[in-house]
Amino acid sequence: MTVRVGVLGATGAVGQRCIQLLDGHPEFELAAVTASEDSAGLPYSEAAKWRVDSPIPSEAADLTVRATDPDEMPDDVDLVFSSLPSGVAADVEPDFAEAGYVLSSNSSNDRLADDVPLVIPEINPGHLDLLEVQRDERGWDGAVVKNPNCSTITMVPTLAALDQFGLERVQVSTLQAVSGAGYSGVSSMEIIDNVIPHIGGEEEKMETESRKLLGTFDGAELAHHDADVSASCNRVPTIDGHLENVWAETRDDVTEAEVEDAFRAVESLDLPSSPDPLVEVFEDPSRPQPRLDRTLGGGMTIAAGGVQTTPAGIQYNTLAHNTIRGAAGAAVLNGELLQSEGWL
Ligand SMILES: NC(=O)C1=CN([C@@H]2O[C@H](COP(=O)(O)OP(=O)(O)OC[C@H]3O[C@@H](n4cnc5c(N)ncnc54)[C@H](OP(=O)(O)O)[C@@H]3O)[C@@H](O)[C@H]2O)C=CC1
Ligand SMILES: N[C@@H](CC(=O)OP(=O)(O)O)C(=O)O
Repeated sequence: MTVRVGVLGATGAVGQRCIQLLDGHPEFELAAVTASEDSAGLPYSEAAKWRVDSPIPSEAADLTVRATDPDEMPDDVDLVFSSLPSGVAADVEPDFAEAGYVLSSNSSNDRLADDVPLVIPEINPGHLDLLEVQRDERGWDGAVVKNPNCSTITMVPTLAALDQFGLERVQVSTLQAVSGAGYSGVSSMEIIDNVIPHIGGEEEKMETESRKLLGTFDGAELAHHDADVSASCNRVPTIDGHLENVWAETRDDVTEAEVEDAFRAVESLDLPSSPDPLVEVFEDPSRPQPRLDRTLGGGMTIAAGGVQTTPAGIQYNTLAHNTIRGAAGAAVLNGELLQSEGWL
């Protein structure tokens, strides 16, 4: 069955990635694109300043951009991807859900809400059942599912693998690509020949979202994981791909080989966008690197390497493509999970 989909914020950096990933998708057919009032009424090819590294898909180019309003959405759209600025999303996503649309959203608003599933399909697919609580509490026919922040999603699959040894404490330092700030987010004069040791709100997102993702849902309430997570976030002059240095302390003693085996054992899913393997483990301690490894698995693979045991815990490096696995690809994969679990 083909699912007709819409993209909110389709002209933006993440929206364009979403349009790229939907081109030729085996289950989803693009039916509608929206943006701000400035873009509404224009052909998508004119409204979107196309900056993705493949030609603009013809199925999108000729669509007329709609205003971001549920009344403007075709009735036969089954699934809506949202990549709006979070302030805008906070206003309009509930309107879409109330109007009966199921949303897979990138935006950071409501990621920590008690009745909003925050999902990485290979890690916590069961949290999707929180939608029953959401529909009961909000009276929606539609629904809202979130994918996590791009830096959070880069480290959580490996932390989930370590949890079998009793995950107690995590410290992480990030090296985040400029695309994470959006096309005009960081000026060239700020970032060339430089590193900026602060990204507003990012550290708190990594610390809180990771504990929700690793938490346990009992069918009624979601208990967040009790590990201490502490993050330090840095912007570096790479284009795409967030690299992270992680130190994790576990209850049990573990060897480097056990850690690598645990990473390799994280299972992918039988969904079109889930890569196999999910976690690619490098023996070469100089990998993964953003330029060399960010497109593994179509940008959906989590790469890890440099595993060593230290007095501060297990140390390793992890990398993911921030606008694919960290944003648009994560939303598309959540859409595939919603479809396979019968929520559409
Ligand atoms: N960049 C990244 O790596 C990641 C981004 N995200 C999140 O995804 C979301 C989008 O980010 P990004 O693509 O970088 O942002 P952009 O600024 O590039 O794009 C924003 C999109 O929203 C539209 N828009 C802006 N204001 C309004 C409005 N008032 N009403 C309707 N539509 C509006 C824009 O339309 P128009 O073109 O007409 O202005 C555009 O389509 C954000 O919430 C961000 O935090 C999540 C993870 C990673
Ligand atoms: N803050 C991230 C990108 C982002 O937009 O994150 P979020 O989805 O949590 O707003 C970065 O700078 O790389």
